[in-house]
Amino acid sequence: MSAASVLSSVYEGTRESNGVIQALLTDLYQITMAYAYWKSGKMDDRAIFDLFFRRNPFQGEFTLFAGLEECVKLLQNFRFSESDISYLRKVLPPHVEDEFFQYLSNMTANAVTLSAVDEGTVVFPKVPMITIEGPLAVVQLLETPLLNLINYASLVATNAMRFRLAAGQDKVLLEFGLRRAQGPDGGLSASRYCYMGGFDGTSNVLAGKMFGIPVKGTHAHAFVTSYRDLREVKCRNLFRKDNLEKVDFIDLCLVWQQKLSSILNFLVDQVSEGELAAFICYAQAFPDQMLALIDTYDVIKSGLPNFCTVAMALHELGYKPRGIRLDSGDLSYLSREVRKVFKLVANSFDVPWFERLTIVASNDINEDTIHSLNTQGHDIDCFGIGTHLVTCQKQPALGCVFKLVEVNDKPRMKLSEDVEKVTIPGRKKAYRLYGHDGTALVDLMLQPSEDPPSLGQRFLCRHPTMESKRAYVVPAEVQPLHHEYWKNGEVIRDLPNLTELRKKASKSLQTLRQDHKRTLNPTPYKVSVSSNLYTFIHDLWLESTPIGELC
Ligand SMILES: Nc1ncnc2c1ncn2[C@@H]1O[C@H](COP(=O)(O)OP(=O)(O)OP(=O)(O)O)[C@@H](O)[C@H]1O
Ligand SMILES: O=P(O)(O)OC[C@H]1O[C@H](OP(=O)(O)OP(=O)(O)O)[C@H](O)[C@@H]1O
Ligand SMILES: O=C(O)c1cccnc1
Ligand SMILES: [Mg+2]
Repeated sequence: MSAASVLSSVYEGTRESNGVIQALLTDLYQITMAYAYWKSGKMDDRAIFDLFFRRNPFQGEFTLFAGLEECVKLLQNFRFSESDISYLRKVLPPHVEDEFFQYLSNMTANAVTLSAVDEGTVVFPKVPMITIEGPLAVVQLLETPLLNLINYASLVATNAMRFRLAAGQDKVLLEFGLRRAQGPDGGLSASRYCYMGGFDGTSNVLAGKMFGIPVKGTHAHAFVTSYRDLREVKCRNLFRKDNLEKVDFIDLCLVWQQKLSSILNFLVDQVSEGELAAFICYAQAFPDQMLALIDTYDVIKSGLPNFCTVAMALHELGYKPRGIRLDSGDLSYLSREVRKVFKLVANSFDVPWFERLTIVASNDINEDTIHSLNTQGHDIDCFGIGTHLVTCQKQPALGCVFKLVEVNDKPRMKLSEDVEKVTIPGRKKAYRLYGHDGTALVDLMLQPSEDPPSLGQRFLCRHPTMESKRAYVVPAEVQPLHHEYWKNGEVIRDLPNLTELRKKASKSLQTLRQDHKRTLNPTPYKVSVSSNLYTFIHDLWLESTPIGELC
């Protein structure tokens, strides 16, 4: 079944950017630091910062890199406007010198170079997703907006990818999260990056318009409960699809209700008349896209019989209904019961397509629910998922950081008691090494002067901090991970559109071994450094660590 079989429309959207993304979307301390850099004459020191995370989210072993296009656009539009400057004059203490505001008002990101992993690539801890080089004060100011743009985008895209892995390729996944998202902007980002992560559509109409995501939907319980009986169906008619003959659709439905009651074994006086009225009105409005929410009163005794009644009446007039949505109860059991009834109708009236009508399920579904439904067995074709997907309830933040690794060609290192938090100093090159079957074996960071591993040759890959952990790798393919996207004030590499990114993400995930992707205790993917880089890190580590004294 295809994504198009749920009520939908597709709009070829433009690639609009988010107006909130601007220079002032930063923490105050970036601006105070910029002033102090400026005062001490350090503002133009050549700095390199790495943006990376330390641990994959959701107890998984992979992360989907998302949000890069917005980062590049931030650099493109990076300016402090006159009104920004007047605001900053009010916020900063009065002694802040006028020339600093002059400096800010002339600031651009034209002297900044941004290199990054391609958006839509699966990435791993410690390997920089983005490396930014440029005047210290400018790059410092970029820390907060860049982290803001990457953290949630990559988190929610990864979450979506995990739902896709759980559901399987043959299910339709719809994002229904706008009402539960973290504000309007969170809702838009969720729709955009869930699509990148493998969802098929969104209920969010503005996201559809802005990003070209297919918009899809069914109807709510309110639509059903708003009708009490058939007298509320103001117009009784529907036109036959082929010859436009006017037919009393209510009468036709009541005929089908009688026919079906003995076959499906339901009592005509037990079904909700209001629900039948609602389905009839929805069918009149969308005769070829009828998808009914059937759990308002009782799925088996009322919702399902009412749906079949209206669906068969539609069929008699030449239309083809779409299916049903379940939004409560045991989704495994109910979906199988619904499918059985669809099969019975299909066989009884020789309408084979009836058996394959779409069953949509929603209601607080999370990744574990889908795994559990898979184990129990179910007949769901499409999952509508909101809260758990967009709020990333299982883990609400990714924890990307932005760390200074070099100033004026001198490496910098942030030490920590926690070995995981020690940064990898200096400019680095990164490669992904692949095996003969196309699976990714290891990510490898090297010093800039080093040659990458040669194809078919053994290369020693070392754990960045643990001495005993190392392995020889013989790569069948060596892929550079970083590319320059922004240099000398220009975008210098193509930014693929959302549909291309979605395909890229799916392909990138396919290069990962199955055991890295499993839900329970996945095998960590190896991230390593060359021997040279290992020695460099550890020498600098020793050099930077004060020697204690015991008295
Ligand atoms: N077969 C199943 N296995 C595991 N989880 C399920 C199964 N069926 C439904 N669920 C999940 O169980 C939870 C049931 O939630 P809840 O008790 O709030 O719903 P409900 O009582 O069915 O619906 P409502 O209160 O809206 O009438 C939901 O999170 C749903 O996704
Ligand atoms: O459950 P989610 O994954 O967030 O998916 C979105 C939910 O939003 C809708 O109803 P809503 O929850 O607003 O009301 P209801 O629970 O009373 O149906 C819909 O029926 C889903 O249940
Ligand atoms: O279209 C739907 O069925 C829908 C949309 C948003 C939230 N819940 C359901
Ligand atoms: Mg709900």
